[in-house]
Amino acid sequence: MKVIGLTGGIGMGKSTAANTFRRLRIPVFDADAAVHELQGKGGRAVAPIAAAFPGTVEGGKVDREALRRAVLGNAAALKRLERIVHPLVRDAERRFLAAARRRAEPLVVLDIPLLFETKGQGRCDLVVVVTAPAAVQRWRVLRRPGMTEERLRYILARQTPDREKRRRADVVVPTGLSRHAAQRAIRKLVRENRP
Ligand SMILES: CC(C)(COP(=O)(O)OP(=O)(O)OC[C@H]1O[C@@H](n2cnc3c(N)ncnc32)[C@H](O)[C@@H]1O)[C@@H](O)C(=O)NCCC(=O)NCCS
Ligand SMILES: Nc1ncnc2c1ncn2[C@@H]1O[C@H](COP(=O)(O)OP(=O)(O)OP(=O)(O)O)[C@@H](O)[C@H]1O
Repeated sequence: MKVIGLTGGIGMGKSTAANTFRRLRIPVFDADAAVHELQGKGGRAVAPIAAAFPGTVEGGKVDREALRRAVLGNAAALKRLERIVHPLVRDAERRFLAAARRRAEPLVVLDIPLLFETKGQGRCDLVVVVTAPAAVQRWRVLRRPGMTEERLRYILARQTPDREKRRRADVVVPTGLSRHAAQRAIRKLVRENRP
């Protein structure tokens, strides 16, 4: 089974690329969705987060807005949160890979925003980085409700820079040109890697 790692900075087009893979019937592990599940009702991260960040759990699930406020601008707090969440995401990823192997899937995708930051590239046979010019990225992200210049700056400062990601990629998929160009690049990739 071949494992493709899919990553890219905020707003670069990971989710859109992941959907293109899904349409080609490639199973995709979505690390962000895993975090949401872990922090949702009955999720395994709820109790440890309640203990580490008092006041951020409400009605049995994490209030992400409150948690964001608790870690925003506080590097030590963010580290503490990552030490709770990342091992649990890793666990969910392992289960996803095991299930895919049992089904004898030839190709799977791990959609992980922090792939390089968490040294996940070693678990992938091929790393795909989605990218767009910085101005396009800014425009896409600042359109989102609740996003501010300050939040964006803070997030970007915590992510491996785009040019470094591109340098470390096996395949770079540009998403700033057109949807069609990005989809074509992904279809080609699947053709070349699915037996
Ligand atoms: C801090 C939290 C509660 C904020 O939630 P919120 O819904 O407001 O934002 P969201 O998760 O959509 O993140 C917004 C952007 O910040 C980026 N981001 C989130 N966490 C991190 C991080 N630890 N380091 C760098 N960038 C991050 C995301 O990739 C995304 O582009 C949430 O991001 C969280 O629980 N983060 C810790 C877990 C983590 O590392 N997640 C990253 C993906 S595995
Ligand atoms: N190839 C493309 N061509 C044009 N627009 C695109 C393309 N890919 C993504 N977009 C647009 O860019 C925006 C961000 O895309 P997407 O949500 O896929 O990014 P993301 O990397 O998953 O973001 P985040 O890091 O915040 O989770 C969306 O509005 C999407 O419609």
